[in-house]
Amino acid sequence: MELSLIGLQNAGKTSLVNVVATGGYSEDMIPTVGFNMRKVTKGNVTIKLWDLGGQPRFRSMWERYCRAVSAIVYVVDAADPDNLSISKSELHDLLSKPSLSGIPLLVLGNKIDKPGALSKPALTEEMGLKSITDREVCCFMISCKNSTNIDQVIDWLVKHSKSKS
Ligand SMILES: Nc1nc2c(ncn2[C@@H]2O[C@H](COP(=O)(O)OP(=O)(O)OP(=O)(O)O)[C@@H](O)[C@H]2O)c(=O)[nH]1
Ligand SMILES: [Mg+2]
Repeated sequence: MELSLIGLQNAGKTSLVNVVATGGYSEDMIPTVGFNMRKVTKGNVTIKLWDLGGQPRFRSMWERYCRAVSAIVYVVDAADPDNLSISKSELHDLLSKPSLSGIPLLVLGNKIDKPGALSKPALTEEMGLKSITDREVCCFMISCKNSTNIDQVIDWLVKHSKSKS
């Protein structure tokens, strides 16, 4: 199966790939330029992950990398209130593309180890997730730093790869 990881710069997409693939975490990350592809094997499932750059200049290519995927994973920095409204509008913009209709969405509120991180109901509200009714939507609150709820993420990914193939 193929998955795309989307979200604003600094949300923690590359950190998530690392933690899912190897369990490793680093404070010292280089912003993703363009995209990276990583294959991760969990049990008997191999997942091809497209890890996209989140800076404004890379956002126009998000759609292209989401067209063929089994699910879209959208990562949000839950401890960065200043960027939530941009994150919300970028998400809703992406989902409005006809080419992506019906593709399941997993929204991850990351960095819950930080003080002041939003709760799941608050993030659901701020991101307008209840208004998305044309596809399956799921939301987990995670910390790549502390590996919180990463096993739930992996379970979701594996489940969605099985239902597709
Ligand atoms: N406290 C905390 N920091 C995190 C967590 N996850 C990622 N970070 C930090 O957030 C910063 C950005 O992480 P990246 O994984 O590079 O973010 P990205 O979404 O890939 O960014 P782009 O590639 O520019 O789109 C790094 O300094 C990470 O160490 C987390 O769960 N908790
Ligand atoms: Mg990155």
